[in-house]
Amino acid sequence: MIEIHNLSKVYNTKKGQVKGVDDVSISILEGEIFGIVGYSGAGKSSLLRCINLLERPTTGQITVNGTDLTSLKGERLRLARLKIGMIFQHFYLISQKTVFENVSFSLKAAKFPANKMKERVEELLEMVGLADKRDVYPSQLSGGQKQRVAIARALANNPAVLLCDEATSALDPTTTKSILRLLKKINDELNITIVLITHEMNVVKEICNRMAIMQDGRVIEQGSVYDIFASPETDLTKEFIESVVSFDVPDIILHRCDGPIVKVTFKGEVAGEGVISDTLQQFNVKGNFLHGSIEYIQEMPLGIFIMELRGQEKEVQSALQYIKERAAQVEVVRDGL
Ligand SMILES: Nc1ncnc2c1ncn2[C@@H]1O[C@H](COP(=O)(O)OP(=O)(O)OP(=O)(O)O)[C@@H](O)[C@H]1O
Repeated sequence: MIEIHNLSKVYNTKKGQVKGVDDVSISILEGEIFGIVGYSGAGKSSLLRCINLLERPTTGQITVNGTDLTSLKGERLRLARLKIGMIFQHFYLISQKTVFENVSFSLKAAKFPANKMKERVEELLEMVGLADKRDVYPSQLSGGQKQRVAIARALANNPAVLLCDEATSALDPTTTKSILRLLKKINDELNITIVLITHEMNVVKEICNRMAIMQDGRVIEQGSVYDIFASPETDLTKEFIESVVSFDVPDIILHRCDGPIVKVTFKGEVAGEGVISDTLQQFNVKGNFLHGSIEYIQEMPLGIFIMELRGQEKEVQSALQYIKERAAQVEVVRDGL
């Protein structure tokens, strides 16, 4: 659906060249919600703006639905861009225009038939849950409502793709959830491919199917959100995951443990608790649970438990081996003292 090939974006500044995006390649599938995560300055906005050519890539290629956007100019580029909607952190509504006029503005720009305008705007406002706000000005709306207007405007010309630039970063957690639910509904009902950039891992965990992590302009890890949460490879990815799923065991608790401490990860339908209780029954070891949770990512369970295993070394090793054969992953966090 969206193919990003060896894309780089270099900015020429007074202090010299700055590489915003450095040789990035990503394939985004039709109908998926793809998240791009990174700290400030990682290159997320530069990459997103290259997808609809708001920024022209310095090198590389962007293909959307088989059309190489980088080869287009003028009217052909403008028409291709109509099929790529975009929303922003700060909404960018026109303050002198009502909600209705903000949405119809997009349709007028695309020469939408005037006699069908009212019906189309009302349909869009219904979709985003703002049918009763059509004659209100943006200053009379909450942040979440403003973002809903921006979403209606972005969907006006039936785009195939919706780009979201930190769309929930200015919103409180409850409003964030409601906007994410709306994006998911749009994705499900209209089959629009969504690409979102964010520095908040909970946003990705909530609605994305796949994701990429960016640092210094480069993609350092990409894959399904579930697999990345289950087996992060880089320290930065681990850091992002720990911002939503923390497995820190306080030092004072660790000092009280003298057996090996293991982190056991169970994926999907494997019943983690069952494997652990079997282990404790079959071997002469005691399990001291220090931390545990089952996260649901795309409605699939991911169980992570941290526990101390106590007993004679041979028994502990056999128990560990038994768990390893049944769990997705076992990591010895600390050897026995
Ligand atoms: N128009 C520009 N001119 C010069 N340098 C730029 C420009 N836009 C971005 N950069 C630089 O490119 C790098 C990537 O910035 P970018 O805004 O894409 O990152 P980001 O991950 O989106 O961060 P943020 O969330 O803070 O916007 C940074 O070093 C930034 O200073």
